[in-house]
Amino acid sequence: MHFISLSATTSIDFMGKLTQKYLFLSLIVFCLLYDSSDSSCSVEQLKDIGCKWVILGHSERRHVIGEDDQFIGKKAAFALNEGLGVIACIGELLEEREAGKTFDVCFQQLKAFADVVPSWDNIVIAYEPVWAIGTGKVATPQQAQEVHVAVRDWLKKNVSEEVASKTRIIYGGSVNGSNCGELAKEEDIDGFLVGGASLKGPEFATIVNSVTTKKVAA
Ligand SMILES: O=C(CO)COP(=O)(O)O
Repeated sequence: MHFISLSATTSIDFMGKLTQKYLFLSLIVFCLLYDSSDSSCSVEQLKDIGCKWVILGHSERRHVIGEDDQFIGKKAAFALNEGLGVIACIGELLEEREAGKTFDVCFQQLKAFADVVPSWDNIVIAYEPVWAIGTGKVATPQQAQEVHVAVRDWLKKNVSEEVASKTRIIYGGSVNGSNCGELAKEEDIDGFLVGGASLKGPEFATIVNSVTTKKVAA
């Protein structure tokens, strides 16, 4: 049985690297809740309700449910082969950051996807430092940008230059209406994966506009 877990998260991302002029904004709202519970449903059920994207490797699946890199990679390959897009989450725990292991952890999680996915066309990478998710403690723009650049560089060296430039890398973890503007200014932050703030209409609109404004200004 293959299960893809759903999240209540909302994702905003856009293409900027490929066509600087063309603005693409997508809003993905997943209908089922209980991200950290074991409520899962099959790919067939997801497609049946019109779902186009799944979030895989979210920290709650990794650290609460106990899914490992290889299992998450297999789910990603399965979802892609079934025609779903994948938001591939990576990110370090606080103790891993403090031990200077942020890049190692992210690259290892990334490799588990890269080893098995048939193509990168329908993958968005979400960098979500675990210590920033739902804590109100957002990564600084510099901290996030540093990891996003490293991820792009990893893709360049280990997958291809084309995939590195085309793949959208979005940031998640306590993004809100006040911090989105500075984060969105960073060159390699292509959008956001938003949890709590997506439930607040006007604030969510501010986050959407922060990415839109960035590219319009560019
Ligand atoms: O987990 C998240 C998105 O998947 C982020 O949640 P918050 O925006 O509430 O920190």
